[in-house]
Parts: sequence; C-alpha cells; structure tokens
Amino acid sequence: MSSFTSFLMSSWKLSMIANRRISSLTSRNMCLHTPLTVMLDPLPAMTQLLDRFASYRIMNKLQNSLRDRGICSPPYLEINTSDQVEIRKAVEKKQLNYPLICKTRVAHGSRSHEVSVVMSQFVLMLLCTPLNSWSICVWIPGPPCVLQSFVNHGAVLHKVFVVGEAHFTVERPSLKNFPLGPCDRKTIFFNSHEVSKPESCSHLTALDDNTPRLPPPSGDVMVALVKELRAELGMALFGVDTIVNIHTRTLTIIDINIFPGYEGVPQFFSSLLSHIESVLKHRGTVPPPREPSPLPVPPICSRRSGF
Ligand SMILES: Nc1ncnc2c1ncn2[C@@H]1O[C@H](COP(=O)(O)OP(=O)(O)OP(=O)(O)O)[C@@H](O)[C@H]1O
Ligand SMILES: O=P(O)(O)O[C@H]1[C@H](OP(=O)(O)O)[C@@H](OP(=O)(O)O)[C@@H](O)[C@@H](O)[C@@H]1OP(=O)(O)O
Ligand SMILES: [Mg+2]
Repeated sequence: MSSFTSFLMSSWKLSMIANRRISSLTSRNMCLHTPLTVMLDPLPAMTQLLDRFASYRIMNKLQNSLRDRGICSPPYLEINTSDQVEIRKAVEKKQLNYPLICKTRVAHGSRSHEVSVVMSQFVLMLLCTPLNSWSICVWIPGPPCVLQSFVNHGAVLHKVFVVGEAHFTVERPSLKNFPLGPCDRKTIFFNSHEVSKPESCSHLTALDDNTPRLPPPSGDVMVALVKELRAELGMALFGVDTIVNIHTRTLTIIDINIFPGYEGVPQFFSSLLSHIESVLKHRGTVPPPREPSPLPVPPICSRRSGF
C-alpha cells in the first residue's frame, strides 16, 4: 500500500472514530442543553449505517431472525487487506459465489457509490493488487471494502422507504442477470446512482424480452422485515433495498440507507408529520430507542484489526 493510500486510510479511520465520538457527544449535548429538542432518530444509530461493515452485520443478524419468513441477505466478506492469497482463501472459506459485487466500506457520500462486479478470481486479485493504489485515482473500490455474492434478480429493485409506522415500496431499475459461477468476462464498474435511480437508463439494467418477471414481494413479508429492522436499528426514518432471487424467490436485503430521498412516495410529507405528531404525543411515555448493540464479528479478511 502506498504511503498516500495509508495516509487516506488513517485519516478516514480517525474521522470515523471522531465521528462516533462527536455523534454521541452531539446527541447527548443536544438533549442536555436543549431539553425541548426531540431527536427523531438517535445519531449513533445513524452513524453506524455510514459503515457497510456495520450495516452488513445487521443484515446478517436479521436474516437469522427472519429466515422463517423467507428473508435473507447474500453472504459477504469484509476486506481489509490487499493480500491476494488471504482474500482468495477467505472467499473460498466463506463460499461466496461469483460474480462478486464489490462496494466501498463507507456507505454514503459521493465516492461511496462506485461499485464493481467481479466475474472471476483472477480479476478479483487484480482489484486487490498494488494496481489498486493507482486505480484509487479513478475510484475503483479496493480495501477496505465488502465483497458480496451477486444474486440474479431480474433487474428489479424493491426500495422500501420507512417513515415511523408506515412504509412504502417502490420499484426501481437494477442490475440485469449474469451467468452464475466464475467466467472470463471483464469486471464491470458502475456508479449505483446510474443504475438504480428512477430515471436510470443503462445497458446494465436492460433484460432480454423473454426474461420472466417475478411477482413483487408479499406485503406480509415486507411488514415483518420493516418491523424487525426498526427494532434492530432503533430508527424510524431509513430505507432498505431488497431484491427477489430469481432462482429461490427469496426476498434478499442488499443495502440499508439513512434518511433516503423518498422519491416516488407522494405520501412522504403527510407520513412524516404523522410520525412527528406520534413522537411528540408519546414523548416520555416510551423508553428511549436501544443504543446500537455490539454485533457478532463475522470473518474478516485482514491481518490488521478494523478501526
Ligand atoms: N448482492 C447483490 N446482488 C445483485 N445486485 C446487487 C447486489 N448488491 C447490489 N446490487 C445492485 O447494485 C446496486 C447498488 O448497490 P447498493 O444499493 O448496495 O449501492 P449504494 O451505493 O449503497 O446504493 P444507494 O445509493 O441506492 O444506497 C443495487 O441497486 C443493485 O442494482
Ligand atoms: O441525497 P443524495 O443525493 O446525497 O443521495 C442519497 C440518495 O438520495 P436521493 O434520492 O435524494 O438522491 C439515496 O437514494 P435513494 O435510496 O433515496 O434512492 C441514497 O442513495 C443515499 O445513499 C444517497 O446519499 P449519499 O450517499 O449521497 O449521502
Ligand atoms: Mg446505500
């Protein structure tokens, strides 16, 4: 790793540590100094979703409690190293399936939506070689990042927008199906906002006409997912991105977002007002939301500890 990259990594780690301290101090201070201030969502709960390592652990934990409802999240690995042998071993041990989708550890911000789909072990290695210190200039995700098994889902994303007790599901374009298993296709690089915004129109989302369309996920399953996630996160304003596996029909969680855009939800403003009214009405009568609990640490591909 170049000294420049180390410098970036150290700054980022420091800023993450500082952010955590600031966010916990800020929320405490705000409540102490302005007792009339009502926090709609606790800052520590929001801060954890800036880090995909944390949000993927939550998704992984959730699938244990929701497996009976046919909900899961794809297997993934936290990557903290450029050591190719170590990464290859970890991918094999965790039984991740190619293609693999690679996302930055930091989940929000302009550099956080550069994603790649890696088709084979060989290309995966290239991504993680010193080449990547150079490729940081074009923002190809490299360590720290997550590798997640790609799930074929017929190019439809079901975005769930949560506002307190209410939630709304909108369909968005998404990545098309790819052949399962390693193959010698080139790695695909894209920005998530080019494929999954309402107006997105990309060759990466274009399906053959004869690809069957799956029915949308059942309302009951969505209710169960949102209920569990609200309790787990201790939050009321967030988004969860889901897809339906075309082979198993399982509802699959791929991402959780802090206070998303709610685009395509005309009821957002009225729902937010109802939520605020409800929060004010029950103020002091309900226990404060849970602090984020320490999560079990999954296999990490690293010789260093995280931050
Ligand atoms: N495991 C997966 N299997 C198949 N497709 C996936 C998977 N993960 C992500 N995708 C595709 O990649 C897109 C971007 O992924 P993701 O939502 O994790 O990125 P993001 O940058 O956090 O996006 P957003 O800004 O919407 O939060 C998804 O909308 C979906 O099309
Ligand atoms: O608000 P911004 O433009 O910054 O973008 C946010 C975007 O909201 P938008 O819909 O208003 O664009 C969200 O999209 P939807 O889930 O709602 O589709 C989601 O992608 C966030 O990750 C983005 O936050 P960022 O990572 O950039 O901080
Ligand atoms: Mg996201």
